[in-house]
This record gives sequence, structure tokens and C-alpha cells, in this order.
Amino acid sequence: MSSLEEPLGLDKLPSLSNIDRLYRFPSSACRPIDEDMGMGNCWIEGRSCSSSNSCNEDYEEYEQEPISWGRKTRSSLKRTSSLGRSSVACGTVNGILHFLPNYNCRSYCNDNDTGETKFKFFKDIPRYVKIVEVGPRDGLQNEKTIVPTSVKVELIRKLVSCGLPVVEATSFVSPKWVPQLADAKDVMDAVKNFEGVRLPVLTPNLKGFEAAVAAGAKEVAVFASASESFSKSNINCTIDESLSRYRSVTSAAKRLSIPVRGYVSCVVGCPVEGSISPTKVAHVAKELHDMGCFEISLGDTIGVATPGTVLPMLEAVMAVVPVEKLAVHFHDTYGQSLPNILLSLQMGISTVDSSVSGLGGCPYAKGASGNVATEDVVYMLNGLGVKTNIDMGKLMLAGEYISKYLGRQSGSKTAVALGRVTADASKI
Ligand SMILES: CC(C)(COP(=O)([O-])OP(=O)([O-])OC[C@H]1O[C@@H](n2cnc3c(N)ncnc32)[C@H](O)[C@@H]1OP(=O)([O-])[O-])[C@@H](O)C(=O)NCCC(=O)NCCSC(=O)C[C@@](C)(O)CC(=O)[O-]
Repeated sequence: MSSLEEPLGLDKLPSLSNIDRLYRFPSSACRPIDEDMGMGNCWIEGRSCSSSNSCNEDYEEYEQEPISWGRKTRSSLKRTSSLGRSSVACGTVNGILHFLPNYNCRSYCNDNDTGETKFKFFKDIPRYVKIVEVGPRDGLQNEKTIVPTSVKVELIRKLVSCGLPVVEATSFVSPKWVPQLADAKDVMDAVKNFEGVRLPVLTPNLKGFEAAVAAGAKEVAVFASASESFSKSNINCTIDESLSRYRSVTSAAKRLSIPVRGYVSCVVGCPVEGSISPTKVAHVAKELHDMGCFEISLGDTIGVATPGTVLPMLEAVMAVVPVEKLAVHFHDTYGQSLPNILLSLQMGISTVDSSVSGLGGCPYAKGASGNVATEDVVYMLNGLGVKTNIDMGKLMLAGEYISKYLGRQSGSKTAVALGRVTADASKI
């Protein structure tokens, strides 16, 4: 029986003192301190989280008494210094508070509780991760039935309200190639004055760039590929031709002080060519960086990457582009996105693309599933004590909104699980 299926006994809940309704927040990474440790005697201590899902810098130190790695072993932790509560509110879902235990972001794993082992696994993980939400663009571009402009605009509004710093709004591409985004101008018109958020749009050439700027876009993205075949099928030109087009775009953007993001697709595999060499990825990433792209997003377009293939690819790219300029963009075809993201964080990357409810797929990459779900990424980052400043409750509402509209269940495991928790809790 999973922790979600267990009855919500009050003995399992954190202090009820001044809270009307709350739910236990199941997590394999974050467990109440007197529960069984699903990860053996390894646990993660995170910064305490505020109600907006952000985390403060109050650390709690725990000392571990010797215990074995057995799943059923009851952990025996002594708090050595307490700066906070035993449980902390971590955002709302459907207006109801959810709680996470007050762990620290440091990894305290294994046998000896020394400084050396403390930071063994998570020491290089950034304290803050910028999430680039690509749902309204990458997420919707593959939908067969045209989504009304008003729904797209409302989705963007809801995503902005979550605290997402960047929401990719639409694409100024040929409507013959991607009919779903033919309303790019109208979407941009409606969202261009949203405050406190960056709303980049995709531009495949100068024509798209000019149309985007005329519609009020203040940031754009160009998209190249590390695979010749994919470049041909996606943008109808070779890699070199695309880079030359993008030089025109970046020059024009420079004159208008418009930041340009660069994508590299097929960084591990291509639907036609199979595996792609890290050298090719590094070459395209460097070209985009050299022409002035402020950030390079590395896209596993068909979702075939595993940590084993992400590692050499990132090593090759990091040798030619500074790591702080890199982002990762995983599709979840084989369910490998979260381990791939975790590895990328461990390698120093602090920008992650994702799509609410796991929407998405590229029209020119048949069989590829949606992007990793934003809810799942935020859940993992919360568990690691990494700041995102994203309100999980509002994010859930945005996901629910678009999933309901599309008439399908969310592609986010977190959203489904939290939805079930809410339903179960109504029985208390
Ligand atoms: C690049 C083109 C335009 C070349 O398309 P083309 O047919 O080779 O271009 P063309 O120059 O011959 O123009 C054909 C027609 O399109 C028009 N046109 C030309 N440019 C534009 C424009 N910007 N906006 C609107 N219309 C445009 C142009 O005016 C002309 O119109 P016509 O005279 O026939 O009436 C086309 O192939 C295209 O739009 N491709 C976009 C495909 C796309 O959006 N794919 C999904 C992107 S997702 C992705 O790449 C991966 C990513 C980023 O998500 C990361 C990852 O997961 O890896």
C-alpha cells in the first residue's frame, strides 16, 4: 500500500494547533522525522518552506543514531538545534494547506555523520532553480484541435500567477507548419503587458522575429538542431543554413536590445539518425552562444536520454559554453526526465524547462511525449530544498485548467497524486 493509499489517520498528521484542515504530504524524499525512512538511512534536510513554497534560510540540524539501510528500519533522529517547527506549510492546493516536514537541503547520508559525507550527493545542487515554463508553446503546439486564443491567454495568466519567472508564450512560425500557433499575434497582444514575468516567443527566421517584435514580444528564442535530419524536417533547412538565419535574428535583436535564447534540439537522439554525438551538440551550442544567445537550452526532443547519455553530452557542451548559460529541456517519453534533471543540477545547471501537466511534444518528432511536468520538477526541487518561488497550489490549478479543457488527465504524476490526496482528505 502506498503512502497515498493509507488512511489519513490524525496520528500521522503534523500538529493541528491552529490549522483547520491539512494533509500529510507524501514524499519519498521528505518524510516526517519519526516515520520509516523509505531511503534507508539516507534523508534530505531542506530549508523550511513558507506558505508560498519558497524556502527560508533557517536550517535544522539532525543527528542520526546508527541505523541500518533496511526499508522497515525506524529512523531515530535527534534534533540538535531547532530553528523552526517540526512541519511547515508548503503551499496550498485547492485552497487547502499542504505540509512538508522541515528538512534541510543538505544530504545527510550514510555511515558517519562527518562533514565529508554530509554533502556527498547534493553539494553542487544550486540553491535556486529558474524554471522556464514552455506549456503554452511547446505544450500546445502539438495539439490537433485548435485551442482558442482565450484559453491560451488564461493558461498563461494562471501560470504567471504561480510565480513562474519565464513563460514561453507562443511561436511566430509559419501557420502552414504549425497551425495551432497561428494566433501568435493575438496571444501576444493579450499577454504582452503581464507584469513580473518574461514571455519569450519562438522565431525561426527574420520574418518571425519582426512579427514578434511588432506584436510586442520583448524576448525571443531561436531553435537549431544537432541533427541534420531533424533540422530539415523541423525548419526545412540544414544546420548551417539555420545558424546563418539565426545570425540575422540575433543581429537584429541586438540592435533592439532584445534578448535571444537559443535551443539545440536532439541533443542525445534524433528520430531519424538515432544517437547524436556530443561533439555535434557542443558545436551548435557554441555557435548559438557566440552569436549572442544569452542562454542555450539543450533539448532531448524525443525523450530518449538517460543520465548515462546526458553526462557526456553536458561535459562536451560545458567545455565550450559556460555552465551558467545552459538550460536543460527534457521530454518524458521514457520517464527519465527527473533523473536527467537531477544529474544536470549536480553538474551545475540551474535553469530547467518544463511544461505544466506534462503537455507537449514536437509535431516533427513523432512518438515523442510531452515535456517533463512542471509540477513534478517543482515537487522534486521542494524535496531537495531548492528554491523556485513557485506556488504549487496555483500551479496545480493551472494544470487542472488546461487538462480539463483538453479533456484528459494531467500528465504530471505529482498533480495526479496531490489530486488524490485532496479527494481522500475530504473523507476525514
Ligand atoms: C522555418 C519555416 C518558416 C520555414 O518554412 P519554409 O516553408 O521553408 O519557408 P519559406 O521561407 O519558403 O516560406 C513558406 C511560407 O511560410 C511563410 N513564413 C516563413 N516564415 C514565417 C514565419 N516566421 N511566420 C509566418 N509565416 C512565415 C512565408 O511567408 C511563406 O508563405 P507563403 O508565401 O507560402 O504564403 C517553417 O519550417 C516553420 O515555421 N517551422 C517551424 C516548425 C516548428 O515550429 N516546430 C516546432 C518547434 S519545437 C522545436 O523545434 C524543439 C524545441 C524548441 O521545443 C526544443 C526541443 O524539444 O528540442
